[in-house]
Amino acid sequence: MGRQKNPLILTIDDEDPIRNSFQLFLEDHDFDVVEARSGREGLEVFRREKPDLVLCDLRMPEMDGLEVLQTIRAESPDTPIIVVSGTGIIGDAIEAIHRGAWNYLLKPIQDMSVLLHAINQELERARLIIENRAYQEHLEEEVTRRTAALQKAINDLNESHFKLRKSEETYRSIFENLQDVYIEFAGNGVILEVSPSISAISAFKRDELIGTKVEGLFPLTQERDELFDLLNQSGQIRDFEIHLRDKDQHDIPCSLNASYQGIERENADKICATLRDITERKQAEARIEYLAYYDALTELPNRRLLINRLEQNLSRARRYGHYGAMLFLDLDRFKNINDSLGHPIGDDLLKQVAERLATDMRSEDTISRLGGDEFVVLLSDLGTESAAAATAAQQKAENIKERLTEPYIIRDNILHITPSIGVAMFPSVDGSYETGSDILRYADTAMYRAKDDGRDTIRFFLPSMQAAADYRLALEKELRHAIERDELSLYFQPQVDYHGNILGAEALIRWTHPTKGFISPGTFIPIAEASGLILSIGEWVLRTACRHLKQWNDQGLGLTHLAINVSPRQFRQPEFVGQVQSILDETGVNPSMVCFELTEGLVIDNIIDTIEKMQGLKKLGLQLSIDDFGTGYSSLTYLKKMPLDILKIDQSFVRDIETDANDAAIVATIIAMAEHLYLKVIAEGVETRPELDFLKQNGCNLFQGYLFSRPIPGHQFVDLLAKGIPQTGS
Ligand SMILES: Nc1nc2c(ncn2[C@@H]2O[C@H](COP(=O)(O)O[C@H]3[C@@H](O)[C@H](n4cnc5c(=O)[nH]c(N)nc54)O[C@@H]3COP(=O)(O)O)[C@@H](O)[C@H]2O)c(=O)[nH]1
Repeated sequence: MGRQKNPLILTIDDEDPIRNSFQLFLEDHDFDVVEARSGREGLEVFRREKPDLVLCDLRMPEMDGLEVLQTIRAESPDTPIIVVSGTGIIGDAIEAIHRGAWNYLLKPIQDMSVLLHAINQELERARLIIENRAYQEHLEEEVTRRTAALQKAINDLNESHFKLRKSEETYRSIFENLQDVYIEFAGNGVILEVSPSISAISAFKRDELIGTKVEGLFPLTQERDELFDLLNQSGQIRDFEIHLRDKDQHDIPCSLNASYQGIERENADKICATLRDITERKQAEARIEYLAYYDALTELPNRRLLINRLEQNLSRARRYGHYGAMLFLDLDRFKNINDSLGHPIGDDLLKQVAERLATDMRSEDTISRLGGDEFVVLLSDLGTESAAAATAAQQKAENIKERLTEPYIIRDNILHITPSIGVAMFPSVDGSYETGSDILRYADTAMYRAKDDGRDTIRFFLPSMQAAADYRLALEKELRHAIERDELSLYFQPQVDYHGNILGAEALIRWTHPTKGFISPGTFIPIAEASGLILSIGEWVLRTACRHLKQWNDQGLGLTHLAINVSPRQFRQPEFVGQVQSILDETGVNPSMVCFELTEGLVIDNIIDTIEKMQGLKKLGLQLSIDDFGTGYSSLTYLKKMPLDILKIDQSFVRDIETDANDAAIVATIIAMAEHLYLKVIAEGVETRPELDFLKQNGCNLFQGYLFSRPIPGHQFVDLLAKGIPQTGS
C-alpha cells in the first residue's frame, strides 16, 4: 500500500514572513505547501497545482483576495478557502464569506493551532462535501437505475398482462367460435367442459352436457371401449372415428383427437379432445367408393363391379353345375345421335336405355355400363341344361332388343336406336377354365359379329350355340302359331296293372311341323317353358285331354284315369286352380279321373305355395302324382304334408335296375316309401321283362313303358283298349 499523499495547501500572501511561517508550520504538520505572492500569481498556482485548500490574504497588490476568492469559488466550489487577513473589519469578513471563503482568521495568528484546527476542519468539511456529493450522485444514479429497472419490470409486467389478456381473448374467441368441438372429460367419463360449437353438431347446449357422462354423446360401447384402450396405451389418439348421437337420436360420424392433459399421464386428471363432424368426408368417401364401382351417369355397376360379380357367378355356376350368360350390348350408330344432337341428349338416351334394361330384371342379374354406349347384362342361374340356358339367354336378349328398339322421347326429339347384342354362355361345356375377363371378351367378340351381320342382331360367341339359338328361335316363332295351325296333337301311353290290364294312360303332346316333321316335346317343351308359350300350350293340353277322357268315358271304355303333365310355369300361375276348374266344368269330365303329374323339382321349390295350390286342386277332386320321383331331393317330411296320390318312379332308375345295384336299391326304397305313405306307385320307362319282374317282386303294381306300348294317337289307344295288350307285356 503506498504512502498516503499529504494535503496540498496554497498560501497566497504578499508578506514573505507570513508565508514562510505558514510553510514551516504546515510542513511540520504533514502538509505540502505551494506559495503565491499576489492574487494573480495565486490564481495561476491554483490552476496549475490544484491544491486541497487555499489560505488567502485580502489586501494584496494587483488583485485583492476577494477577487481571488470569487474566481476560485467559481472554478472549484469544493476547494476550501480560508481567508487570513489583518484588516479586522467585520465588513471585510462578511464580504469574504459572501464571496466564497469557508473560514476567516485574523493576522497575525498568535496560536498556530487555531490555523491548524481551521485547516483540518475545512479539509474535513470539503472531504465530507465531496463524499456527500459523491454519495448523492451515487444515490441519484442508483435511484435512476432502480427506477429504470422498476419501470422496465412494470413495463414487462404490463406487457405480460397484455399478452396474457390477448392470449386469453384469442383462446376464448377460438373456444367460442371453434367449428370443431373442444371437449374435456374426466377419467370416469364425466364431461367437464365443452365448447358452444357442440350445439351445431348435436343440437345439445353446452350447459346440458357439462356434468353428464360421455356415454350419452358416444353411445356405441365398442367404439368407446376402443377409444379408452388406445388412450390408455399411448396417452393420445389422432383421427379416431367415433359416432356422436345427437338430440334427435341420429348418429353422426366424427373424428376425434384426444390426449391426457399434462405431461405426465399418471397425474393427468382429465382428457382434452377435439371433435370434428366428418359426415361430409364420409359421404365423399362413400361417393368415391360408389364411383369406384358404379357408373356416374346411369348409376349402373361399372366394369370393375361387373367383373367381380362375374367371377362370383362363374365359381357358383361351376360349383352347382348351372349355366349363366353374358349379354354384351352396343347401341347401333349412337355416335350419330351424339354428334348431331349433342352430348346432353346422348346422355339422356343412355340413361333411358339403362332404365329400360333394368325393367323385368331378376334381382340376381346384373346390368352394367362399361362406358360409352356399351352395356352388359349378366344373367345368372339359367338352369343346369346348357341348351335350355342358351334358349333363356336368347329369349332375354330378344326381349331386351325389342324393348330398346321402342322409340325414345328426349327433349322433344323422337329417337330410334337398335342394339347389337353378343352372347357368351358360361361356364364352357368343354371344361376349359375361363376367367371373367375371358367371358367379357367372348361376349364382346360376339357383339362385333352382330355388328358385322348388319346390326340390330343377336349373336352367340360359339357357332354351335349360335346355330342352336337360331334353331330354337325359329322353333319358338313357329310354335307360337302351332295351336292355331292345328299342328299339335295328343298321344296316349297306357298305364297297366300287375296283370297288364290298361287302367289309364298318360297324355303326351306331339308337334307335327309342316316342313320339319315330328318335333319331340323334349325339344320344344323347354322352349315353350322359357318363352311362356307353355301357358297356352298347357291349357290346350288340359282341355284336349279332358275332352278325350270325357268322350272315352261316355263310350264306356272303362278307364280309371288319365295322367296329364303340368309344367312348373303353368302350375305357378296365380289363377291356375281357377283355370283348371273352368276346363273341368267346360268339358264335364269327372275330376277324380284326372291325375296331374307334377315334377319333383316343381314341388320342392317354394313348398308352402305348392302345398296350398295342391290342396286347391285336391278340392276340385283331382289326383296328384309326383313325376320323375327320385331325381329331386324330396324329404319325407314334405312328402307327408303333400296331398299326393301317386309316386312315379323316374325311368332313369328303371332303365338301370338290372345293371346298377344302386338304382335297384333306390327303386326298392321308393316303392317301400310309397307304401309307408299310403301312396300308389307307378314305374315309368319299363322296357324289359326282367325290369318288370324286379318291380313286381318289390311290390310295384302299376307300370308304363315301351314293354306295353309306346305313346300312340287317341284312335289307336282306343283300339288297344279294345284288344288288350299282348301277353308278352304282362
Ligand atoms: N308339360 C308337358 N310336358 C310334356 C307333355 N308331353 C310330354 N311332355 C314332356 O316332354 C318330355 C318328353 O316326352 P316324350 O318324348 O313324350 O317322352 C315320354 C315317353 O315317350 C317316354 N317314355 C315312356 N315309356 C318309355 C320307355 O319305356 N322308354 C323310353 N326311353 N321312354 C319312354 O317318357 C316320357 C314320359 O315322361 P314323363 O312325363 O316324365 O312321364 C317329358 O319330360 C314329358 O314329361 C305335355 O303335354 N306337357
